[in-house]
Order: sequence, then C-alpha cells, then structure tokens
Amino acid sequence: MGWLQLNRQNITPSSTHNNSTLHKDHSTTHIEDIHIDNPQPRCYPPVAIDLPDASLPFVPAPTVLDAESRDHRLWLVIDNIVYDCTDLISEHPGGSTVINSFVGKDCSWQFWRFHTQERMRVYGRGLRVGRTNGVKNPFREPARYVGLRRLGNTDEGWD
Ligand code: HEM
Repeated sequence: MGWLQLNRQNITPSSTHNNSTLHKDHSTTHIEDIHIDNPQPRCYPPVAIDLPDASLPFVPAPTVLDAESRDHRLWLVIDNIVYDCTDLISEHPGGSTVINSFVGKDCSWQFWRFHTQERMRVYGRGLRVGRTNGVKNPFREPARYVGLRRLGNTDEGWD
C-alpha cells in the first residue's frame, strides 16, 4: 500500500477538517498541467482499403516478429500480407486464442481452412498494414486428401 501512504503524506488536514482547507505539500495540479502520454505514432498504420497488395509498404520479417513487444500490436501474416488483428481479436467469431497463437507468425493455410475470399475481402482487407516475406508458419499443412490410386492401389471398386 505504498501508494496510499504516499498520498497520505502529501496531504495535511487543517484543524477544521474542512475539505476546502486540505493542503497539499505541493501546489495544486491544474487540469491543464496534467500530461497524458499519447501512444507512440504507429510505424505501420492500416492502409487505404483500395490500395493493391503490391503497393503495401514492405515490412521486414524481424519487424513482424517483434510487433507485439515493440508496439503492442497483434500482427499475423496470411499469404505474405501483414494484418493487424489488435482491434479484431475481441470480436473475432473464432475466438481470441487462435489469433493470439499466431501473433508474429504466418497462418495462411489455417486461415483458408475457415474463411472464404469474400470474408477476407470484407473483414480482413481493412486490417492490412503491409506486405512481408520469410515469416514462418509454425505448422506444416497436412495433406487434405490422398487418393488411394495415388498410393498405387489399383483395386477395382473405387471409381
Ligand atoms: C485477418 C485475420 C482474420 C479475420 C479478418 C477473421 C475473420 C473471421 C470472420 C469474419 C469469421 C466469421 C465466419 C464467417 O463469417 O465466415 C471468423 C470465424 C472463424 N475464424 Fe477467423 N479471422 C481471422 C483470422 C483467423 C485465424 C488466424 C484463425 C485460425 C487459425 C481463424 C479461425 C476462425 C475460426 C475457427 C472461425 C469460426 C469458424 C466457424 O464457426 O465455422 N481466424 N473469422
């Protein structure tokens, strides 16, 4: 409770116990003197929705990796495009866990398992901040379907 003691030390009640006569050690801070820290301007703000992917600013892979520790931004990469999901995460219908688990990573194939091009256009395009290259997907995409013929099974009855 160090902060409480500190506050008490700074306030000396007068003998009348009237609020208006409480004296602070230091002069009163006027509202116009209070400095509110503005967040740092973002190096990579969202880009115009009609900007083609090829014209997005290039974000080097290490910059993608440390966006969270640097700017507290939740970036993930889909098809070499960087999406800022910081504002999406609390609204994401698929939950926040999946977004959190791919921060700073590529999640292209996982994304396309659950979303259509149309959903990406409507909900994802406005989250673009740049394009990148070389950001790794931590998981290898499993084969979707392996036909038995491809494995050399030539038995009848599978046509
Ligand atoms: C740019 C990033 C993303 C956007 C804009 C986005 C958007 C959406 C939207 C709009 C939906 C609702 C489903 C629909 O209307 O079709 C959805 C559902 C979902 N999303 Fe995402 N999502 C993103 C990233 C991800 C990632 C990285 C994953 C997992 C790897 C994921 C997994 C899911 C799942 C599991 C659902 C629920 C699907 C269902 O209920 O059938 N999303 N997302």
